[in-house]
Amino acid sequence: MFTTIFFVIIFGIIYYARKINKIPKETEHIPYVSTLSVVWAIMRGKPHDEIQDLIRKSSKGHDIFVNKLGPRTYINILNPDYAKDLLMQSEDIAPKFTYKSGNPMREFFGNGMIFSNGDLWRTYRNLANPIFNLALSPEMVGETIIDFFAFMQQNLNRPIDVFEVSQRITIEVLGKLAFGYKFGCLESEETPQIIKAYKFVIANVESVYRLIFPWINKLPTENNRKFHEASDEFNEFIYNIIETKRNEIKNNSANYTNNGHVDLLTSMLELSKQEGIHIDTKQLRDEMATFFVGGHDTTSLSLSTTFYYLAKYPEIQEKARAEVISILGNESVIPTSDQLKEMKYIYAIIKESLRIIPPVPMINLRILEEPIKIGPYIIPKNVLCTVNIWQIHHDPENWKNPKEYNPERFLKNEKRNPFSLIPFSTGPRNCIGQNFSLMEQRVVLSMMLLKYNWTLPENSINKDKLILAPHFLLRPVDLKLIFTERN
Ligand code: HEM
Repeated sequence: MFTTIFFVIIFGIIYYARKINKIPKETEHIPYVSTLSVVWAIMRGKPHDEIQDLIRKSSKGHDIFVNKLGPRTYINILNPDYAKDLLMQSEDIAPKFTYKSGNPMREFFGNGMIFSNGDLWRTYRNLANPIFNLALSPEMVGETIIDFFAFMQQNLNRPIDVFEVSQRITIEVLGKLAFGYKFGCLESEETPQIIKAYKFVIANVESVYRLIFPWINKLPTENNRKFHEASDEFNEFIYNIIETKRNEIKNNSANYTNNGHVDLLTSMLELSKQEGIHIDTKQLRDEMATFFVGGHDTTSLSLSTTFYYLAKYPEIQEKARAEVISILGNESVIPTSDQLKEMKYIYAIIKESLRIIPPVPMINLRILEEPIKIGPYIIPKNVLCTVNIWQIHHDPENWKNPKEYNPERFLKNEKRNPFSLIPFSTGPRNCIGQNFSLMEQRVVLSMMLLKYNWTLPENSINKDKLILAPHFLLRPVDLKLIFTERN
């Protein structure tokens, strides 16, 4: 009896494993690649570049392949033309995949713009667009950097965590842009309580284990209790800001803090009022939570990448500083939009940082509503597709010595595929904050170059290469730099 039950269970498991691992007939014409070794490397916490090297090795030269994870079939795109074929599709044909309720991503971002689809997405993207279409003023970012200089007085001449301080800058800038709010990250060393709560929440939301096994979130553990408390605190903070803004609009006292421009939240509320669009408070919370993450965590990584490479290669730092001095002079000033446009080498540095370490290395999953053609392949309906931006940015066909940090490649008229550099994605679901982030990075970098020199400490664990933790959004591991004031 026992033996029979044992064999029935074993056969059941084998039958189920074969069934879920079977490649659907409609995708049999696309090369199949097993990514089990990649999943295993992610679960063991291997650095992100090693995971990407493993993806390249496992793909055996295929720039599009199918893989299976559980019952789902995935199409992975590693080639710029195929990326274009997917990303330029209309939003209705290749919408974003929606995570099930209970998944930490779904719980945190809700129906915010990054995961919503259809009319909901269109309505809120249109409401947010005007702020991002304005000529965004460098003044607002520059004022934050002046506050940052004061903060740095206590942090000079010793190793400091450059990602942590970059986050302080980008959180303050985002606060002004999104809500007209000052978090106080640059007022003292102590991290404001709301930012501590946010960091705890996001670390759990993007945990690989929680994404793969969402039931972990339901266990009655101490960590989960703290996670729910911190989420409530974060949500309450956002709801309070929404309430304040609604009242300001009702009383005609909207706070025009952003250099005469209104903040994103006020603008969305005012525009919806003018156009008679009902804005649901929960939906607004989801949008603001999305902007909070999208608006600062990505830019702080990109800034950290730039600080790192300029410390590693002092000759690039010197050349960049010389360009800034030739445009702004030697005194610490906030650059104007026209002066930013003149900074060609600074722009090349920022593009090279976004190429070598794209802060969003993989596009969020799309689920096809109808079959589409990607390169020579017909991809059937209901299949999940993703684009690997990192692989496209490291493709030797478009990038000579892709692992080498070389801003000069953007100053030569090298011919390359126009879709070979897509840190902000492309097509209808591209990054709404792209121009804002590029402006912000140019202001921060030019002002920092005028004020400081910076170097890598002798014993840095990042001496040879920048180590990145394998999260949903990339993060440097223990990246410390020493800043000294220029005379
Ligand atoms: C270096 C900085 C940034 C990078 C590399 C970046 C990258 C991206 C990428 C790749 C996407 C597409 C994601 C996907 O389809 O899966 C995206 C979307 C988005 N980003 Fe950014 N982003 C940056 C800065 C910002 C900023 C500053 C904001 C807002 C202030 C922002 C807000 C958003 C939003 C709301 C979306 C969703 C757009 C939609 O689906 O319509 N991002 N970003």
